[in-house]
Amino acid sequence: MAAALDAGADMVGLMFFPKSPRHVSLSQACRLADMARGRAEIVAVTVNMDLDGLSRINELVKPDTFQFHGEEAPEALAAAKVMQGTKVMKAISISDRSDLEQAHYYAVVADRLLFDAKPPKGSELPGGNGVSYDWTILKDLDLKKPFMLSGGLDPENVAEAIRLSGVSEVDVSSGVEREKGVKDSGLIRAFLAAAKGVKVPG
Ligand SMILES: O=C(O)c1ccccc1NCC(=O)[C@H](O)[C@H](O)COP(=O)(O)O
Repeated sequence: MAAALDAGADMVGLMFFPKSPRHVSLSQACRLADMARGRAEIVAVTVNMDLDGLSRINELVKPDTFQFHGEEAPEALAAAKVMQGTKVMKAISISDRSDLEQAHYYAVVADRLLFDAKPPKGSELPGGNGVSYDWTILKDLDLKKPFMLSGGLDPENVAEAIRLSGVSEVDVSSGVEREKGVKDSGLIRAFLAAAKGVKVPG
């Protein structure tokens, strides 16, 4: 967290999915959120979580945004937005251009979308798998809402991903880890330097 904040991350994510190697307890999340508050947008990442679970995170951790990384319907995002009073972001799994169609439904209610790579067959994780897709399919996408690119990004390829997709926001997890679930400060700094160094066309 300190490395991400010091290197100028605009958003930081806290993982609330027990099967993930990045899962944090509520007390760890509170401590990390307190470090980030006022310096970066705090994003609570959830997967098909019920309203009670969201409320508990909201009361204790006070995230700015909930990221929905499961099969949540647009109506579930709308309910969370009203009941929690936070921003909502929907992750959409992408393997090819046809997967972009659902984005238009979510864009009505979501404050932001995240186009993440579809997980490999058999993966227990809907995100954080370090796999990517054809970044060029995001070029010229017009949603009237901000959107981010993720999936298999790292300090070496992020500049190319930004150039090819034309996006101005990116998200990373395993590409800044020295081993699964263990973040590396040097890789975080390198990623942010590479991402922030690119001039986005248009
Ligand atoms: O990272 C996880 O373990 C995870 C588990 C369950 C749902 C979402 C998860 N990650 C969410 C993210 O937004 C990741 O940053 C995104 O999938 C990119 O991951 P990576 O390809 O490893 O950079």
